[in-house]
Amino acid sequence: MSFGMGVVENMVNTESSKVSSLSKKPNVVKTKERRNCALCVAKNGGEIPYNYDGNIVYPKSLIYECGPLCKCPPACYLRVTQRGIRFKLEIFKTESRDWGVRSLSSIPSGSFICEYVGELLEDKEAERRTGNDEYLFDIGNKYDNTLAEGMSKLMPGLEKEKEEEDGGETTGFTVDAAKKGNIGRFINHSCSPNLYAQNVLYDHEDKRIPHVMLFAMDNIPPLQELTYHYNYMIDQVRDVNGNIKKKICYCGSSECTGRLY
Ligand SMILES: C[S@@+](CC[C@H](N)C(=O)[O-])C[C@H]1O[C@@H](n2cnc3c(N)ncnc32)[C@H](O)[C@@H]1O
Repeated sequence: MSFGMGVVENMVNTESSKVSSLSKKPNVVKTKERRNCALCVAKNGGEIPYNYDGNIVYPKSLIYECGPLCKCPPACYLRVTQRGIRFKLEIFKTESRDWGVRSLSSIPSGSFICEYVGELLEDKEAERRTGNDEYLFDIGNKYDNTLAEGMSKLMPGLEKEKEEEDGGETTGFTVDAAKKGNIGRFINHSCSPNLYAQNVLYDHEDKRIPHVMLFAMDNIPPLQELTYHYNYMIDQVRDVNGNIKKKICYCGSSECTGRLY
């Protein structure tokens, strides 16, 4: 399903015309509303990446949602992840991976699950936390390539987007959920995951520090563990002494590669 510019115009117009027919006077702000939403749609390549149920239909390297400067209502189709968690999620004890997360109800494919929340660190600081790296999530530009490649593997048919030049920008960022976080910190890795991580911007414009939003990539039945692919590179994770660290993967998938890193 495709959403063009016209759909957004209609969507905002529908809201505006209701108000307009009640107030019976021109509304300058409404024109601005339309323009703002159209700008947000343009930033997404002219499409709304979500359907009317708020499920993602166009995974992208980066999704722009409407933000605080847009005058559209909270129900705008370009405000999904910022509305927060919709499903009743449960933290449960797994057999071999300590705590994990599952949903009490079924989840339709493309649904937003939760954000990976934590302390925002520059990579240099994250590297200093080498001995305590269980909850680190590498984000931003450096992550985009891996994300896009991962998504195209997981979602055949997804067009790889043209990467934007970032003018040699090298600062990378990491989210550390070790001390501060939400339920996202308990979601385990699987080699056959049912979630994937999507970069989203809505409350600022800095592409180096997008929100990391987890979405369902399948219809997920109730009580099935929620997992995403951590995308570690094998033999690239090192301890404080520079030695290669190895961690066995216990995801239990028939496609398991045997190691997390
Ligand atoms: C972000 S935490 C996930 C939640 C964690 N299970 C807990 O109880 O807090 C990541 C850590 O969970 C464990 N883990 C996650 N997925 C795993 C897997 N497939 N196999 C083995 N350990 C896993 C590893 O220790 C990993 O460093």
